[in-house]
Amino acid sequence: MFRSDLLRDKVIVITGGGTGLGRAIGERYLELGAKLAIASRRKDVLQTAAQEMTQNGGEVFYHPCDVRDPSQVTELFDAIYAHYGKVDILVNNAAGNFISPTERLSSRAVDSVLNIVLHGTFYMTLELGKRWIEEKKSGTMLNIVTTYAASGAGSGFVVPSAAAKAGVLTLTRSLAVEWAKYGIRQVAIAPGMFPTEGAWSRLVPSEEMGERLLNRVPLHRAGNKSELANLAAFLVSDEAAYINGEVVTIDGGEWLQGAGEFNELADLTNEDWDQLSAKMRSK
Ligand SMILES: CCCCCCC/C=C/C(=O)SCCNC(=O)CCNC(=O)[C@H](O)C(C)(C)COP(=O)(O)OP(=O)(O)OC[C@H]1O[C@@H](n2cnc3c(N)ncnc32)[C@H](O)[C@@H]1OP(=O)(O)O
Ligand SMILES: NC(=O)C1=CN([C@@H]2O[C@H](COP(=O)(O)OP(=O)(O)OC[C@H]3O[C@@H](n4cnc5c(N)ncnc54)[C@H](OP(=O)(O)O)[C@@H]3O)[C@@H](O)[C@H]2O)C=CC1
Repeated sequence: MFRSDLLRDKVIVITGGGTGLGRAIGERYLELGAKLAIASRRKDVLQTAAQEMTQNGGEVFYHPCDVRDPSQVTELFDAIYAHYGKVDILVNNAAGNFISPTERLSSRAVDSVLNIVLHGTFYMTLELGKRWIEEKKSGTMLNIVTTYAASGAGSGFVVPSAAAKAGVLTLTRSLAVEWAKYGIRQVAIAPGMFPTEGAWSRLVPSEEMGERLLNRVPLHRAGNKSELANLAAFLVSDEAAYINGEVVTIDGGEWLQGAGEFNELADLTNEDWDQLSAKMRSK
């Protein structure tokens, strides 16, 4: 699909790059010639991922970091600069989320999600942005948000995530304008359903719920990680150099399904339509 050197020698930092979608994006970047730095809280997860991801070659540097802590974020970039000497691209992928009626949340539960998603993304962005501006270096930042942020609708039962991801999207758009003069580009992806252990264990706790969610997708399937990874490769590449401040939704049409007043009529059979049509015409 892409030139095999699309990301050659680009140093790309991915938060949450040891699991799920972050790992899938990283694996694609490696195939396209990038050098990776992955960061998250669990060192053992990062170490195993780095080993497995480099089985066919390539370089993956890993460094534990809790993005909620600005001093750990500074240490992370110090370590990456010491290792690679530069960063070209940042993927803010780390997140926290779980379903719950909002009235059951404690303030610590709210903070746990807001601090990872909104504060963590902001700290990563700010630390690297300052470095790039000081170095007079251009670069690209990709933020992974959600369809309920991109649509502007938000979502019940994941309200801290909805509020935080909306903030991340606003960060993306605001800095796309403010930092364009420094050659810093901002883009975002809003994924729909992409089954991962991290997301499914916290958001889709039963098979029945999974079925129900899948039925909402007009394409009647979940996304493949490779589909998301290819989009993430294009958006950070020089081929997308004129895309700035945009969010690309990749969800099989799911959010539109909920938005169109009559879309649920897709459930009607031909026989249902025959009856309805006859009834309407008889009036
Ligand atoms: C379904 C199809 C897809 C639709 C789109 C979905 C869009 C978004 C998807 C995602 O973001 S998927 C990413 C999912 N991955 C993760 O969340 C990974 C990281 N998550 C975590 O580490 C935890 O889940 C965490 C709770 C977010 C943070 O962990 P931490 O160790 O910092 O916190 P804890 O000390 O465990 O808990 C803090 C606080 O929160 C309360 N809490 C935890 N879980 C729940 C829960 N399920 N319900 C209610 N409250 C919860 C916990 O009790 C603590 O509060 P206090 O008891 O101390 O008051
Ligand atoms: N899967 C899906 O269907 C969808 C996913 N998304 C988004 O995609 C992204 C990836 O999600 P997914 O792969 O499914 O889930 P995962 O749970 O696999 O990914 C979350 C990652 O974030 C890391 N992380 C969590 N907290 C912190 C922290 N405080 N500091 C650093 N790293 C942290 C975790 O690692 P560790 O625990 O080691 O810190 C983990 O690697 C997220 O932004 C999510 O919101 C959006 C829409 C749908």
